[in-house]
Amino acid sequence: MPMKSYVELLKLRIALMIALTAVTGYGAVAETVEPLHLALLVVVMVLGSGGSAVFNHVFDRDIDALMKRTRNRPMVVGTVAPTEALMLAGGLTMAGIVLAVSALNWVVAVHLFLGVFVYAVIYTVWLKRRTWWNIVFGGAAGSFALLAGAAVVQPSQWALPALLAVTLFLWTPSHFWALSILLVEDYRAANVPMLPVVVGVERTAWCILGNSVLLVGSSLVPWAMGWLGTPYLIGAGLVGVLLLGLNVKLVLTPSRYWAGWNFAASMPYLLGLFIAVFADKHWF
Ligand code: HEM
Ligand SMILES: CC(C)=CCC/C(C)=C/CC/C(C)=C/COP(=O)(O)OP(=O)(O)O
Repeated sequence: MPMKSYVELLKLRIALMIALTAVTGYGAVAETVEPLHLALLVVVMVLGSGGSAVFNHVFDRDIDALMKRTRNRPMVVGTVAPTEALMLAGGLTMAGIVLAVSALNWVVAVHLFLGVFVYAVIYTVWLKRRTWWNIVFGGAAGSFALLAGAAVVQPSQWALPALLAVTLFLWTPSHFWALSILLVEDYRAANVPMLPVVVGVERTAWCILGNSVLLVGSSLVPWAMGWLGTPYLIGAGLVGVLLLGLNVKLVLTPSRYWAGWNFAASMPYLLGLFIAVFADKHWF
């Protein structure tokens, strides 16, 4: 299989963001940073995320063939045989879980497995083709990535990671619904009930804004609880205002242009939040 196909099948850019999410969970509870633990955590998360992404490619190859964005993917064009891809998915996932248990701890392995299960089974197999709630619950996969990172340090220290996991859960709809506006015709053609296919673009824009109000509100709870300080409040508040501002623009002008900006901004928002956590815990 060509290397390009591996990168595409593993959705490596997303896997690296998932790993960064786990690193943030680690940074939220670690008093001192252990580079070896961080390296192992990144490897474990890329293996698990990649394994679930490969499974997603195999399972979704029928609908991917119907969408412009995905119809040239390896599983659609036949670069890779489904059995070969499924073996890769299983091998990557098992490698991630075994490494997590042997080099880190079993709680990390459980969160990794749950993240893989939520994405590959709950989202991909069960919800994605059935309901617009698909990505609301599918987003829990990313929350488990953050909890896995925190568990590397101290599995019993779960309060702050749990709050941040809720924020990540609330981040996913704002992240993906903006993209789904751009891709609404693709999803309509593939008969995938993403929110804008079901309720239209304007109502989706309002849903993004409403969800982002909850998202930004939840991001401020760690400060309100006194578990993170002013540096975090400033960072989370700043990226929150920027995201909400873009959400309002999308409500006022529900266009592909503003949907694109909202989707593009969802990653820097999350990155900004992660930096605010690290800055508060380790740099001030
Ligand atoms: C089930 C929940 C999620 C859904 C349905 C979703 C959906 C998507 C889709 C369809 C794309 C475009 C992929 C492409 O065409 O390349 C995307 C891109 C992206 N997603 Fe999400 N996402 C979800 C959760 C997450 C999470 C939890 C993270 C990280 C914490 C994340 C990070 C990213 C990144 C970094 C990109 C851009 C990568 C690229 O351009 O290939 N996503 N997302
Ligand atoms: C702890 C752990 C390993 C968690 C895994 C988290 C994970 C891999 C989340 C992936 C989210 C994502 C990009 C979904 C898109 O699927 P899609 O089928 O809607 O996207 P597509 O149409 O581009 O294939």
